[in-house]
Amino acid sequence: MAQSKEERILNFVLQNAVRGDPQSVVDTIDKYCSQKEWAMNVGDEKGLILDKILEETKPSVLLELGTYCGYSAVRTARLLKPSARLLTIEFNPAFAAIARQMIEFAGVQDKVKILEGPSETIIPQLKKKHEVDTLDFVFLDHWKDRYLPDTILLLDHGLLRKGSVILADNVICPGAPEFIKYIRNNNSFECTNYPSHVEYMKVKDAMEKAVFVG
Ligand SMILES: O=C(NCCCCc1cc2ccncc2s1)c1cc(-c2ccc(F)cc2)cc(O)c1O
Ligand SMILES: [Mg+2]
Repeated sequence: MAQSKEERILNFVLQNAVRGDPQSVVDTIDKYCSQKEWAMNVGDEKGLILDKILEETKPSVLLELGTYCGYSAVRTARLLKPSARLLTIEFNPAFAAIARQMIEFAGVQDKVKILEGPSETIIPQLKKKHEVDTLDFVFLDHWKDRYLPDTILLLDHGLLRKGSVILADNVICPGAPEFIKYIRNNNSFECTNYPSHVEYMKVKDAMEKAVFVG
């Protein structure tokens, strides 16, 4: 069976990165995806924005929507304190299988749990099935037209608290206009825009940070 792009990315990591070294996994994926095959990882430029916001927030309970190959899960987990936990939701089983192997190779499997399925099904289960009280940090990187409905789901299920940080990728390209319109006009959120570029490209993109102020 012909290999998928995601399998090629994983194999390149298994052959070129250092097992147990999350930074080397991140750098190796960036090297492959900037030189060989583009892929929708948050990437090195927007990754530095993610790093800075994580270091400022110091979250203990995190949710990521859109695992893909596990790049941002590994990038995030490498900065977390030992007791912190990242739940990451992926609906594509093939991507989830790649991400699982990527996360284990990087040695961050104790901090990361992949939840397979659509976000709209899993978010309502977080409290009872996944022992979440509230979320300190949410990274939105899945279907761009799900950013708004899933933010509203998080609110409706009492998963945000004063100070919860939502960070959204791709608010320019591919874009999440309904999410941006809502979140910037909602006084319960304090928003900051971080101009950047689409991963591995010169095309303009941005991340949006929205802090829930209750
Ligand atoms: O679509 C993107 N990302 C979402 C993939 C959707 C996967 C999902 C995960 C999940 C989990 C739970 N429930 C439902 C879902 S749906 C994406 C696309 C581009 C891009 C940029 C320029 C281009 F020319 C072409 C693509 C760049 C990016 O950084 C992206 O993140
Ligand atoms: Mg993205």
